[in-house]
Amino acid sequence: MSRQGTGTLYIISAPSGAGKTSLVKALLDDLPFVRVSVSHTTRAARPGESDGVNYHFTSVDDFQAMIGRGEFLEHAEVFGNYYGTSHPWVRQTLAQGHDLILEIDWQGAQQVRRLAPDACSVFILPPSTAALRQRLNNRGQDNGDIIESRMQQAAAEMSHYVEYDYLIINDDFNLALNELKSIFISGRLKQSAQQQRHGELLSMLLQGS
Ligand SMILES: Nc1ncnc2c1ncn2[C@@H]1O[C@H](COP(=O)(O)OP(=O)(O)OP(=O)(O)O)[C@@H](O)[C@H]1O
Ligand SMILES: Nc1nc2c(ncn2[C@@H]2O[C@H](COP(=O)(O)O)[C@@H](O)[C@H]2O)c(=O)[nH]1
Repeated sequence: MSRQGTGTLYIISAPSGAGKTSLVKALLDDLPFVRVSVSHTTRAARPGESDGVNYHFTSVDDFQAMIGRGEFLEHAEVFGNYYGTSHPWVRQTLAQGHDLILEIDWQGAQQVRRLAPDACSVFILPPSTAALRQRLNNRGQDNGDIIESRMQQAAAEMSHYVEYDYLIINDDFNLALNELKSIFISGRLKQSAQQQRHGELLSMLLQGS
């Protein structure tokens, strides 16, 4: 499932505010072979967010209908709202040969791993809980109650870091970005090398026939 065509599926999780969206955005600017999935969510759009760009903003009824039709690769309730990843879109993007990032929580990550055990997963940690709180405050997009509830759930999210293939501490942004980039570049190189070997094997077999 994660290697249809030539694309590899990546899962990136982090407590809210650790910086995963900012890191992914910067990564996409630098690595043209990578795409990010736009999730469906029932949460209200924040100021500056647009439908189809940040999320597909969806009513609870429509979200439940999509679950009923089996349209999600994974879905979960996070901070009192539903979030989910479109299965057809993931399938199509991987089949086109793009590497694909799912920015999802630990519950979604567990569901994806069951379906796609060779997906590569990365967990992003903040340097401290104080820094996490500061980032949520500085982002200036959620009210005090929402920030408090996200801080309360940060420890539960972070307790799942051991389930991931890689761990990055996002203290210095550029350092964290370079670490993330090297995971994707290594993955791409490994994939090309494997394909080349398969190609070489195939020509050997064909020459022998
Ligand atoms: N290394 C860093 N140092 C300081 N601030 C950072 C760093 N990385 C990201 N930030 C800032 O922290 C805030 C939260 O980042 P971001 O929105 O990317 O987090 P997130 O993990 O995607 O959160 P959510 O899960 O809620 O979407 C943003 O204002 C971002 O600019
Ligand atoms: N299981 C899923 N979790 C998702 C998905 N999209 C986002 N998320 C998680 O939600 C939180 C909160 O996001 P926010 O935009 O409201 O700040 C985020 O930290 C992600 O972990 C998804 O499709 N599936």
